Amino acid sequence: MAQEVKAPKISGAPEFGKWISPEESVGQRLKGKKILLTGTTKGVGHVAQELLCAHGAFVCGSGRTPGAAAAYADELKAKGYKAAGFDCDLADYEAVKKWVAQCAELMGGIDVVINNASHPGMAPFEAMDVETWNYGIRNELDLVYNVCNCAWPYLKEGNGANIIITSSTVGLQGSNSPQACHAAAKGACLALARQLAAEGGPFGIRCNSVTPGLVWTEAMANIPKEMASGLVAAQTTQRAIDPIDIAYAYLFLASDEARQITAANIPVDGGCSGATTGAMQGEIA
Ligand SMILES: NC(=O)C1=CN([C@@H]2O[C@H](COP(=O)(O)OP(=O)(O)OC[C@H]3O[C@@H](n4cnc5c(N)ncnc54)[C@H](O)[C@@H]3O)[C@@H](O)[C@H]2O)C=CC1
Ligand SMILES: C[C@H](CCC(=O)O)[C@H]1CC[C@H]2[C@@H]3[C@H](O)C[C@@H]4CC(=O)CC[C@]4(C)[C@H]3C[C@H](O)[C@]12C
Repeated sequence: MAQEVKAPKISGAPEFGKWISPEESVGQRLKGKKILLTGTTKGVGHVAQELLCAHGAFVCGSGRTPGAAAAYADELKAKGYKAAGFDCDLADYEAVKKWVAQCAELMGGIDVVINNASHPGMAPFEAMDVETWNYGIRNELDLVYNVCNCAWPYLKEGNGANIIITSSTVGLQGSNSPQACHAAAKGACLALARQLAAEGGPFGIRCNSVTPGLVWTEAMANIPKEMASGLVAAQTTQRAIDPIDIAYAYLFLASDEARQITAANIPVDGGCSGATTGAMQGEIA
């Protein structure tokens, strides 16, 4: 429950309102929040749905594998959480419109939208055909537009409304592995997040992005072992990133704790986009 501000009153300062005491916030950081979370059938979205539910939110998920998102939501409901899951191809605007309306009706509105789902079109640039390019843009960028655009009218009515868009370190900097379409789509996601923050401000809608580095999900099976160990070595933390590490960033940004954070990006990449390791490590004599 919200309590009065305990900080000393500064003469002339505005009324800052309520805060939640640390004791009361345990397991309740998203109490009463109605959240749309895309891509809950595996990877980051899977663990994120449980984490957000455990902190008091009602979380509606989605997936492409028939029945998978609903089956997982049933597991969460059996634990006493408020959850639902639906099949929806997020690259299809009309399908998204129905999914968003269905979730809004079930939850009684939408406060938070977390764009987690995506699937890249990968090829070296020289071999990048139009089909692969279009697939990547549809499933990494268009789906974010679809979900945000359909949810916008509900967010305008939301409580502490905000959007999170999942990008990637490759949206910030070029990579020596071939992924031009993935980079272009994830870079556009960052620009879109800042723009939605600007346009959403007057309606009380925040928007932020998250840039994960290499996260230990099933996608790992698609990259060579040496590349994976090289990427971990490039992190100042020198430790593999767990899907829950990305989910914790979603938890914070979605909560009212982040109420003054908008148009921001949180890298969850073990430091690889901000600091140099590898050959630069060691002491200067
Ligand atoms: N795994 C990694 O190393 C990294 C992941 N990311 C980003 O983090 C987010 C989560 O990644 P992962 O958990 O690894 O992904 P994942 O591949 O394990 O899971 C993706 C989820 O998105 C859903 N999905 C994809 N396209 C869809 C569509 N058109 N319609 C409906 N659902 C669709 C899938 O069904 C699945 O539930 C993604 O945005 C990804 O680009 C960013 C950097 C690194
Ligand atoms: C290989 C994965 C795609 C699997 C699939 O086609 O189903 C990639 C999905 C996410 C990629 C990683 C992410 O974008 C962050 C880094 C960006 C880079 O600069 C290169 C390394 C990444 C860890 C990148 C590696 C792979 O391309 C993915 C795991």
